Amino acid sequence: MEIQAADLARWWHLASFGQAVIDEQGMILQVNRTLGDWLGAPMRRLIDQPASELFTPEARMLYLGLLAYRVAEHGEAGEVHLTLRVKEGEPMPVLCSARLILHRGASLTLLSMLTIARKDRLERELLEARQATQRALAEKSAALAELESLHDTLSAQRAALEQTNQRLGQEALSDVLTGLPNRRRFDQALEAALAGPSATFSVAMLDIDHFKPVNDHHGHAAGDRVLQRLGELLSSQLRGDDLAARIGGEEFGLLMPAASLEAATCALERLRQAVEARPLEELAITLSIGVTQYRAGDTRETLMQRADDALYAAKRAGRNRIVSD
Ligand SMILES: Nc1nc2c(ncn2[C@@H]2O[C@H](COP(=O)(O)OP(=O)(O)OP(=O)(O)O)[C@@H](O)[C@H]2O)c(=O)[nH]1
Repeated sequence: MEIQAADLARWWHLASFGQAVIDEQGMILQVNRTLGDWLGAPMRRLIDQPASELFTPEARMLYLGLLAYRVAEHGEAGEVHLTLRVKEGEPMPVLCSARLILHRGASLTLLSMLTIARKDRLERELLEARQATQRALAEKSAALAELESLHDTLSAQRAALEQTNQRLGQEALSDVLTGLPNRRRFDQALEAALAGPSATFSVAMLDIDHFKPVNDHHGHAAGDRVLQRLGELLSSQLRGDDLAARIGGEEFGLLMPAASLEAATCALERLRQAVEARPLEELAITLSIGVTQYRAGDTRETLMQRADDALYAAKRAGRNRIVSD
């Protein structure tokens, strides 16, 4: 098949490239229809216009500074990303190549443009996706930081709560005035001793003699201080595993693990003598003490009852003494 020059001239307009021929002054000599269609302008309106006017102001700099410059220097330039100005439409991104053509003594430039709207859109979408990912990552780390700070606050609150619980627990088992274990703690310790493996332990009840006159003559506050001093004395005089508790009023209970009745009586006698020998708050104080040892079948009640009975026997017998049962 023979192809005529006229055919080629027609096909120049049908090319999927936008094409323009530019003279040495940078003015458009000819454009193909494809380019005219893209720009929404009749071909004749484009002719004799500066080629740089085809592009958006930003792309114009690139066209003149890079593409036109390279063509002038090297005779050709390839794949420069430019943007066409479209009449009443969105600017159109194109990939532009150009080459110098010598024509009848003149140096013309053949400009070919390939639309890259799809590539451009994909790149924009990719950029947007990347920015969205970065935003999501930033939000995630902010959320994580917030979570960590919440976790810290929660841990601190939990620790404070545990401390409060511990304090409350201790307070619930302590006597406020003397700081000694209270009746409830004493009962718990007694139950534990009864449930424990050792069949040898002793329990004592201890009461200040004639305490009422102390209060009556020296005041309730002085009475309180005597109780506090006695509490300190009990703590310092007794063995490490002995438990001294304030049972109520001026009455104290002692649990002496692993102590036979004889050993317990001996220790209590030393305590009685120590109290008798050392005035508390400059007041001479004596103690009456009832002591008993665990017997098979004992319960907390039977043990306490025997110790109590022994205490009252000591009172009846003239006070300032120990009665053992
Ligand atoms: N200051 C003070 N006094 C208390 C406290 N608890 C009880 N008492 C006092 O202890 C005294 C106990 O008196 P009584 O039960 O008559 O016994 P007592 O005077 O010690 O006489 P005997 O026990 O028979 O030797 C009362 O005056 C109570 O008010 C307290 O926490 N502080």
